[in-house]
Amino acid sequence: MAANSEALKRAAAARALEEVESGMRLGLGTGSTANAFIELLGERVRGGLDVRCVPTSEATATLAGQVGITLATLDDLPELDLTVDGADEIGPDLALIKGGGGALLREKIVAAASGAMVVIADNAKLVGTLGRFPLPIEIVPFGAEATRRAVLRLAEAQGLAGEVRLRARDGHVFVTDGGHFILDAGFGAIPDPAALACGLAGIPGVAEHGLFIGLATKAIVAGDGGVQVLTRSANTES
Ligand SMILES: O=C(CO)[C@H](O)[C@H](O)COP(=O)(O)O
Repeated sequence: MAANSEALKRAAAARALEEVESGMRLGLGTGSTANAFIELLGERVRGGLDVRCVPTSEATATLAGQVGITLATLDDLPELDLTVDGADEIGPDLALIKGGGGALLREKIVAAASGAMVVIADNAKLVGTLGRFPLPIEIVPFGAEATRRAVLRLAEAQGLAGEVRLRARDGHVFVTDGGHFILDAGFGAIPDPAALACGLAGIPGVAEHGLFIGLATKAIVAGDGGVQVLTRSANTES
């Protein structure tokens, strides 16, 4: 099963490589599926493909450097042609939940600076309604508990319920590359992601949330039956 999942991630990553042209400025996502893309891209770069890439995390920067990809900062390249990234869930109209790997803030900044965002995933990530995966919310450490309670109040006001937990790893609070904490909000089904996104954006202390709405332009999803390419309907605002 796990081996199959790896093969599916690689199949989606390989199809995404077809979107890349020489001379492009690329955003590189974070996570195991993005890593599959980075490794394949590295092979092409070593073969002569000319791209300049902005990583969305320190982990991605390390891997990209190891496979020979030329890196730049978003300040060097403030406008990108294409970002390729994974997701934790892909819902209707390519609304996403991201941040399982804790890189959502940089991922969203990079995606928003890109002309296109291609999401790559295996088909286990496709959902009819977002929310099975706990929603990551990146928060400023100062006043973390007050921010957590504000998130709970917002959820209640929107008819959502569930635990909102401070993410920990190995007995320590998880700290993002930007020095923030992550709340994982297990609300279950999120019927109105746009309303929740809007509410979260209004809470002081929330640095960013993992709802990516109107950012992904295409999803490349691999399943046992092959690779499907989904595009966002034209009426979804970016
Ligand atoms: O949002 C992310 C990191 O912040 C990842 O894209 C997401 O967690 C998917 O990871 P994976 O490809 O390992 O399943």
